[in-house]
Amino acid sequence: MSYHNFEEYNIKVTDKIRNQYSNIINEVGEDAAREGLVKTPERAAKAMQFLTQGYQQDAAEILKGAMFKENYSEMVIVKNIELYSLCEHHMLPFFGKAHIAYIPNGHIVGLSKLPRVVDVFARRLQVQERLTHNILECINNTLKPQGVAVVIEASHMCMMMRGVQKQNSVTTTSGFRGQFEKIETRNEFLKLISSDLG
Ligand SMILES: Nc1nc2c(ncn2[C@@H]2O[C@H](COP(=O)(O)OP(=O)(O)OP(=O)(O)O)[C@@H](O)[C@H]2O)c(=O)[nH]1
Ligand SMILES: [Zn+2]
Repeated sequence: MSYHNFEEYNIKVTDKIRNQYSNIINEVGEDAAREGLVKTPERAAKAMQFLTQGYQQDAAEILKGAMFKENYSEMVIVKNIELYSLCEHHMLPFFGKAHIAYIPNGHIVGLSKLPRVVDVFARRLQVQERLTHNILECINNTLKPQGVAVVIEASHMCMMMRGVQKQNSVTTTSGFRGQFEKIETRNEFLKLISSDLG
């Protein structure tokens, strides 16, 4: 299931979350009944369901849906995949880019499925480290490639808007399996994702 428009939202769940948002709005000193805010709890309820829809989705099934037999065994890289997630500590966004590479082992995967896998795991309450591993393990266990690599670079709103209030820090996480555990292969990947031609 994925949410494309508001009609697809579960009415019971939306109602429950809407009531909670109404309470939050009143508790922070606003008036949830004032004109500009009347529809806000419902919008926020739907936005929250959109941002956490990954719990209803199966990333392995998405990959399995587009695996093709092919003897190509060079590195395949999809880089600069934009991602938006919610940190599980503050439920504030963290956002940035994912870079994914794999070396096929008899099967290639439809390219669009890699960003789809990123979205399935990003649309949950996450820490950047687990998000990185979720993507890595899903590709490794489903596609069973000769190797897989995932790098995520992200900025965390909980470190920008509040707390330590650092606007320019970027957190990088990475994971490597199979051939990418070898330093030359890993370095080739890291070089390609940092070049404009990669
Ligand atoms: N490792 C990791 N930490 C994260 C991530 N997102 C947020 N955090 C951190 O989670 C930590 C929670 O620490 P706490 O001390 O319990 O929370 P806090 O008092 O709000 O901390 P401050 O953010 O330092 O004000 C903070 O250091 C956040 O920066 C993430 O994806 N990975
Ligand atoms: Zn946070």
